[in-house]
Amino acid sequence: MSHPVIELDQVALGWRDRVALRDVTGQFQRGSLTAVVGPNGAGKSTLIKGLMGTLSPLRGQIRLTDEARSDIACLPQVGELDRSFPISVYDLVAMGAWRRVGAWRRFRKEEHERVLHALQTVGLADFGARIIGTLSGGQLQRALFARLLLHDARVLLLDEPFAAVDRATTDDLMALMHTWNSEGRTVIAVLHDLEMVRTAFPQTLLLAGQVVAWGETASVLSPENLHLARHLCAGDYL
Ligand SMILES: Nc1ncnc2c1ncn2[C@@H]1O[C@H](COP(=O)(O)OP(=O)(O)OP(=O)(O)O)[C@@H](O)[C@H]1O
Repeated sequence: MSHPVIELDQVALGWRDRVALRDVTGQFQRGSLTAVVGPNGAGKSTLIKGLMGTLSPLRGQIRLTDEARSDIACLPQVGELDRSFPISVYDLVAMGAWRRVGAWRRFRKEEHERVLHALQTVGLADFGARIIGTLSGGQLQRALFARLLLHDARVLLLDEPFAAVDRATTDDLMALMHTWNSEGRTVIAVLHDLEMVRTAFPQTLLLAGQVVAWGETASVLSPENLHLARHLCAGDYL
């Protein structure tokens, strides 16, 4: 049975009059684990921004169920963060609790314990007082995962969660992502490592300025589809 949490109907996304992604139609099912892949400039981050609602469609419609609309969280690309902002790792992670705590209410003991637990889960138990600008790329990525743990959202969007992260950290964070999925959460992750996608992601959406293929990973990542995606992104596909 089909239980879509997000539906796209002929969606075009872009900036001003420039279309980055066009004619996207399809559904993300509740509890699914989907990789979004494609060459550089294919529109993967653009799609994530559209799903988060930070970018409005130029055309078409993105429909989220009430559950998804009120309970969605995103792990942004590390490059989009201002690492010079003088905030501690503890505070970065605690920001994940914002929805429950609100801006001005006191941070209760129970939320404090959640932050400590999240830091421990991602292997940063001793890093709470560190300023984020002093973290390595992999440590910062772990801190962002800890913030997602605090969010406790039903729909999770992750934009290149393993960029510049070593094997051990990737394995730890991948395990966390699988735990979220086994809890029935919907996980959508932008990835570049196709071997990882083949082994760990049942569903894949292959983009190249448009949808090349969307469905079971094994059939989506066929040599023909990958060739077509490269071809579309190499030319002027707009
Ligand atoms: N803020 C912006 N303003 C104008 N154009 C943008 C903006 N952000 C992205 N683009 C353009 O939209 C297109 C898609 O970019 P996007 O970042 O979604 O690609 P991507 O698939 O995530 O690529 P990568 O693998 O390199 O991260 C590109 O041509 C890019 O130059």
